[in-house]
Amino acid sequence: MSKKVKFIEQSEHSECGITSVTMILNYLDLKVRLSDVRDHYGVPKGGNTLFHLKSIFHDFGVDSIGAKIDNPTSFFKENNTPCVLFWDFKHYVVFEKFTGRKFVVVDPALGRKKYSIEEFKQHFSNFALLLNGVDESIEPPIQSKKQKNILINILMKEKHLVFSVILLTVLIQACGLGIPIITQRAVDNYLLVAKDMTQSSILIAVGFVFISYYLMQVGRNLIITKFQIYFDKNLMTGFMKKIMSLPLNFFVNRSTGDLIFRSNLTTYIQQILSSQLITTVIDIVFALAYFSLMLSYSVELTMISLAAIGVILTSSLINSKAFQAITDKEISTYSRVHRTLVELFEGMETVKSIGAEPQFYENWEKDFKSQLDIQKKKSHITGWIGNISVSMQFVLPLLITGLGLFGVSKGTFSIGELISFNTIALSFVVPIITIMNSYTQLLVLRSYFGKLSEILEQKTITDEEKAIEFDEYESIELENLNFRFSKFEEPILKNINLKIGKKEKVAIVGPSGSGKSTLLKVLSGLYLPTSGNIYLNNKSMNLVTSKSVRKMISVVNQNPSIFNLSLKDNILMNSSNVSEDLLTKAINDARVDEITRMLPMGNETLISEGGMNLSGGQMQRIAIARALVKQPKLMLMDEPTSALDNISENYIMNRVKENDCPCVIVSHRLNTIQHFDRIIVMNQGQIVEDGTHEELMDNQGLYSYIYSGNTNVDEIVGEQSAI
Ligand SMILES: Nc1ncnc2c1ncn2[C@@H]1O[C@H](COP(=O)(O)OP(=O)(O)OP(=O)(O)O)[C@@H](O)[C@H]1O
Repeated sequence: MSKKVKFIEQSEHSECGITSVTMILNYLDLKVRLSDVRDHYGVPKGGNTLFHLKSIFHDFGVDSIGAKIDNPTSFFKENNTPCVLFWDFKHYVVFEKFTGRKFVVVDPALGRKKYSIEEFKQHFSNFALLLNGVDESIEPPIQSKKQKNILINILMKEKHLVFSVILLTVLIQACGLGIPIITQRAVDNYLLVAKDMTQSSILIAVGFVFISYYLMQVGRNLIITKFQIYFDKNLMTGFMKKIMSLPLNFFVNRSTGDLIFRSNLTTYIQQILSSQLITTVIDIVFALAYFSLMLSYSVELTMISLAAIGVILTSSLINSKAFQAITDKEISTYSRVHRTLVELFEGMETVKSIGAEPQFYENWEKDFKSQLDIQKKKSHITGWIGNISVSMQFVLPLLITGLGLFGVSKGTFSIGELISFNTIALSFVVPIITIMNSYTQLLVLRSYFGKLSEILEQKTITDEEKAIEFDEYESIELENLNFRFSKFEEPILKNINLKIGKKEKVAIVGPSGSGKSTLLKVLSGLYLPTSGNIYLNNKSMNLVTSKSVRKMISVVNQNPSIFNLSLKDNILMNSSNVSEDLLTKAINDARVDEITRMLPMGNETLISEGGMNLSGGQMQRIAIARALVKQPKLMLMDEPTSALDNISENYIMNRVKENDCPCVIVSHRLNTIQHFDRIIVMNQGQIVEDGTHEELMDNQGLYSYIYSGNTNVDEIVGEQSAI
């Protein structure tokens, strides 16, 4: 059987290229994880070109060549080995093989798919990246560490729970083992039983067995529930802690739907684990015990039973494999449906205003249909394959009794032994089926866990690894700083050198897309620089605890989020011990008092989720009040007043200017920042001017050009280089 390309699902919209490359690298036994490739190379906003993919291959010592293929049928007949294909003029997939009638393609978005020659030709965009060979002497740029077994870690922390479940299950199973033996003894010695025991003593004995068995089952269920809650808490809290400690870079290109979907997987994992995994271990032991017992009764009948069990095993194995393949597909479709829904709900206003409902409906319907198809396929698999074992189990007693009667007539064994053998054989089948089911579930678990551990294993730097805390602000400095999202893209910030001292009021201006917001995010520590240094009070920012950074720096984002809390709580977020006077001052300085007066319950009024019951300008004012109330040592504001009227804007900006706190404001409204101590002009990721309004006007550079109302920035860009 030829080696298969293992499917890896892309997590972000534009990473089909690096996902395809990762699949091929793993196929070539250059084991590497997608998350590591993403961290190393980044994902450019428009995705990767074939040239990018070729250079990743090159780094790993894989020689590849781009080729135009006009006749795929004859080409792939000759070159039937995996390669990367350009697909639908916008996507990358992995070609696995050509069977002569079908093309097998592993699509990072959809999984393994077979296409007829016609279908393949419709999708294939005639360009491919073919592999020429691997130079094994080249050291791979990334060494993916072996996945830590997070599951085992969690299980080991609560050993006694796991042990109790195992013990009780063993006892319960032992009862199951004892009953057939007692039955056999009773049937074969029924005359003695009738003589020695009364009916009421039998009833008492049975009652005793009933109560013990019942209590053990209840105990086991209670412990399993405790274990489930413990496990869920551990996995989920681990997940949430990780999410909270991840840098902003992690979230920028990820879909909310996908993240929500992944967080929900913890529940499925917990269910599978607690219901299946522990009992599987015990089932294996008991299957062996039952098997030896069967052999001790009759080798012949055991062999007959084994033939039947062989059928059950084979069908279960096929069932498991088919199930796992379908589960991988199911996960990716569920996550896509989720993504579409979250995008729709989050962007409902835009969707409605541009009338994009049909497009969203169509996307949702497409994914939903494939979700239904998968469910249908799943029940077909269970129906056709899964029921073989059920039916075999059904006829097994008939088979054993029918053939066993010959043994009884020959005197090889007694009726009691036959009855007892029947019970044991049936008991033997139960753990065998559970083991097979668990195997299916474990394969599913692997798929689920893969999705989750991608997040759980992200590298984060916690405050424990940092030592410095500051109470006062001296300066913040960027030194030779570069920032980019992907190795294949031009840096978004290029060689930035900037120092902002005490009490300085600095404005950042420049054309759209010049990197102003990114610069602010780097200054605030939200984005980690690709290279270069950031110093806070002359100490590397890497050494300052994030708690201290957040306490010292207040940030007002371009699109601030308002949460489903009261107006007051929205302002006080993460600020403790705020006096009423301070709160009132922040509310007045940011002109939130005007909003308060309009609300039925004033500051205590509950704001709807996402600030739906507020205007854009009102949300900005709340965000400014939120920043002011913290009494920061440095304020970073990204177009904080873009949605405000001129009167409110002037009022708020004057309050900010009067405030002793140094601040950096990104603004497009040049008239409001004229009186700032410094104006920094950015263009194409570089600082091109730095000075006061008057100096910059005299300079006759980009600032004076924009200030004078010119719109064609390109005219002046060529003439001005970075400072
Ligand atoms: N998540 C991202 N992935 C890749 N590129 C990005 C991402 N976010 C922003 N960029 C790119 O970074 C560049 C700088 O963006 P930034 O938001 O910093 O510009 P800006 O000067 O603040 O623009 P504006 O004035 O329009 O707000 C832009 O070219 C933008 O396309």
